[in-house]
Amino acid sequence: MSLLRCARVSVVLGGRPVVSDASFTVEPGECVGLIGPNGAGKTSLMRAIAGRLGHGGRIALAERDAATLSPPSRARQLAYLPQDREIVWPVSVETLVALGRLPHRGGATGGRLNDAAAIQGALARMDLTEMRKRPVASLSGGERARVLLARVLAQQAPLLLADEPAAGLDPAHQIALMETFAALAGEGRAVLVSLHDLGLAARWCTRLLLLDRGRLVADGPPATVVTAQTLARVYGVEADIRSDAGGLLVTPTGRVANRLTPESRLR
Ligand SMILES: Nc1ncnc2c1ncn2[C@@H]1O[C@H](COP(=O)(O)OP(=O)(O)OP(=O)(O)O)[C@@H](O)[C@H]1O
Repeated sequence: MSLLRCARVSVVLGGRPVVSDASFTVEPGECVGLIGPNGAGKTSLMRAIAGRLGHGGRIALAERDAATLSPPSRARQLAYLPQDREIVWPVSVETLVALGRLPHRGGATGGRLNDAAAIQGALARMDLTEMRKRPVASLSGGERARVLLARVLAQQAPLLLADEPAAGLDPAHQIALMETFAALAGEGRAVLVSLHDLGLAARWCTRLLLLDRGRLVADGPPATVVTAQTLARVYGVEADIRSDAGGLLVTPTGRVANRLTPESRLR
């Protein structure tokens, strides 16, 4: 059973197609990286999947038409971390993370114990246990990002959608984040994560989807998607690409000389 099935998903914004005919599935056990240059349509696609943006085509969550799901049923199936990191509530770290449990309220008895375990587990995974009593407003940007991640982890949905969760995190916490995603996949859940850091995407994701001007132009294991030719064509960069026992190592090293502009590529 696929956790996510997108069939010819399209999004139009301001009268312009920003996602065109995206078709793919995400299976349990996958950590899928969504990559592509600025404006490629990554956020728009994720917002459509999360039910926050109108779209064409069909989206199914665990083989059920997403359009027919109530908000709580959708939230039990899919946890979404938006790119926007603003936190307006004057609450503690622990209280904010506990909000991730809201879709589970009213469930079976023993819910509170499950809630406590899910909240403590999410805090620990994001290295927040010691700061759980602190007001969120007093945290640094990267610490807040980890709190918002902990909230979606506490939701314990089978599918996690995270839009640029690594932005603003230091290297140790970036790696811890990707280890967490790999662990969730290892538990039979799935992650769809947009990333600008090609090194993180290529090393940690089991599969990559590459968007270029709204179109899905590559879908496969990192080694088949992140090639010198693709990076030059889509991103206009040269890169050092190697592999070791831990996977691919990708470091962009410079811009391709005389890169064609998107406008001239269309001619
Ligand atoms: N409200 C809007 N009205 C018109 N165009 C929009 C609107 N929101 C986004 N766009 C355009 O849609 C395109 C896709 O944007 P989107 O945010 O999905 O890209 P992205 O791949 O997530 O980019 P980034 O890597 O910069 O975050 C961009 O060209 C953007 O300018």
